[in-house]
Amino acid sequence: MRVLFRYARPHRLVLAASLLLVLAASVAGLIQPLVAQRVLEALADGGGAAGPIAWLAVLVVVGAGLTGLQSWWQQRTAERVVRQVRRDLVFRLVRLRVPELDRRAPGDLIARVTSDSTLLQNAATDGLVNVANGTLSVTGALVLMGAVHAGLLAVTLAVLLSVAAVMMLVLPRIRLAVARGQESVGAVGAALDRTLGAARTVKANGAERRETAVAEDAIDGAYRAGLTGARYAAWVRVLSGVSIQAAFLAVLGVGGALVAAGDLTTPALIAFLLYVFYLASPIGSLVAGLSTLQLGLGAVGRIEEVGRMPVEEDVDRAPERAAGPAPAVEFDDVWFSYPDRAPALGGVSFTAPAGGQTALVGLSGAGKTTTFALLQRFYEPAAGRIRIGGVDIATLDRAQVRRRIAYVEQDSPVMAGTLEENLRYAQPDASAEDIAEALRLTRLDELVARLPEGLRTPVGTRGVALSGGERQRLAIARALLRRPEVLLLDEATAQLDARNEQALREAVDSVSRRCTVVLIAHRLSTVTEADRIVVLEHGRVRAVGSHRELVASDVLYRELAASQLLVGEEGA
Ligand SMILES: Nc1ncnc2c1ncn2[C@@H]1O[C@H](COP(=O)(O)OP(=O)(O)OP(=O)(O)O)[C@@H](O)[C@H]1O
Repeated sequence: MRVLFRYARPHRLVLAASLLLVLAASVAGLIQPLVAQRVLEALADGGGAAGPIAWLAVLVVVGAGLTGLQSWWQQRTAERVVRQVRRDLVFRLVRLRVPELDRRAPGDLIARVTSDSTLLQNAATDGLVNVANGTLSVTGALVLMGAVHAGLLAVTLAVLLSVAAVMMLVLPRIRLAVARGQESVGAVGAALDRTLGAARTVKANGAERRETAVAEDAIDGAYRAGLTGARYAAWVRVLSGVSIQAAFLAVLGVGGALVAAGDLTTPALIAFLLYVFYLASPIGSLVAGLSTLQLGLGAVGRIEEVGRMPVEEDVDRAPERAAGPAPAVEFDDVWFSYPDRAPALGGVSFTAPAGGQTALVGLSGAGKTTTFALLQRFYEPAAGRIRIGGVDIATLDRAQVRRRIAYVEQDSPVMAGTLEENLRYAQPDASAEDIAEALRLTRLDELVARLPEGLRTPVGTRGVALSGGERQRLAIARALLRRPEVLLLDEATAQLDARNEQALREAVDSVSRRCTVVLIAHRLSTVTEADRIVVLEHGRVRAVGSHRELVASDVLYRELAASQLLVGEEGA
């Protein structure tokens, strides 16, 4: 409820005005029985009823007009609430910490923005207004009924309260069912994201049926939870209908007896019975409001959970200053483990001198990519220090660290959009000359010249309209446009043919005159010329040196080089 109020608070004036309108409409409704009583009394006295009937008409029209205005205000507020909820969610989701993103299914996170927020929207507006309106209108009607006849009021209250007690048992079950349903909707999103994200793998493995079954399980879960919720909602409706009918019969019985005994006039009984029927609407609104609140409360948990997920917050501390010339990158006894895993890095120390190329090599799983991830503060080391240009990156905020680095990932992701949009992603204000130079350096200029739409050519979802090599070169061109201090290339040349690899090596050579290049390569042919090669094994630095030195001194490196036919078995 606290969360609902938080989202409703900025709109409290409009919601209060909306409530006033509802109440005004209700008052118009409340007065109707009194006027009707006048009409009946006037007719019984044989007098003219034109005046009261005209009043009745005015009340009906005014009531309807106010209801329309109120509905518009309330819907508009509901839209604003959901917009705010979605904005808050998106703001946090794009800033989630990498370890959090590692363990969450994107589809489930998306469902919270698209689906859960809708339930909250109605609860924070319709739900609150309906409950407030229902409560006030019911109270108003009960007061007026008390004025007509206190004894009949007691009869009505006895009936209503016993039904309400049963209803209070049913309502929370709606919330539980909705929460379960929303979790299943999230699971549908997660399943679809997994399937569509690897659509070609699914088709190539003929796994459509299995993938469909996973999504269907989640869909069935949502269906079952939906049915449970609907069953309880139906019970609530039945109870609310029964409460009015039961109150009517009780009042008719007791009231009839009172009339027969001469303790009550017939017009008073009719007025009271009209109030009982009038109660149907505010009780309906109260019950609908309570149900909507339960729906919203079922979703609130999932929305609040996003609020508790850790996001990347920037520290506002003065960065440490470098004392004199320093290496471009320095790892100083760095330890790091992924959750529930053995250490991926166990005391890694190495430096990459400013300018020039440093290569990280080692068997698969040695910790090379992890080193890059720590350097960009995707994860925080458990111990040790990492410095860029002599400055401890823990004292810089993440944006500052990342501004100094350009990163070409192992699978060089390309985003949906045009070639130009992908290039400008790194540097939105890059000049046409800069773009042309980056294309030339990565030999993409030939491709662009061949394409009828040139740089405006769409690359398709995740760059499917490009070849693997083209995707990599595009990612490298993008990295070059950032004009970074340090360029990180992860397996950047793995998918290039010999001619393009040579071109790229030349590009990297010319880049390394502008900035420090740190690269990971399995193909040692790409790093034989590197100024410094760091050999990693099981999360530790095993050896450091030039290609020549390492071939002479390190068995693992020699084996790697031999397996790639760079040297003979005996290191010749
Ligand atoms: N997000 C993650 N969560 C848990 N464990 C991880 C994660 N990423 C990597 N690892 C594990 O950490 C270890 C180091 O992985 P890393 O990706 O750094 O190796 P690598 O040297 O880059 O390997 P490759 O050359 O195959 O890319 C591996 O054992 C890997 O299974």
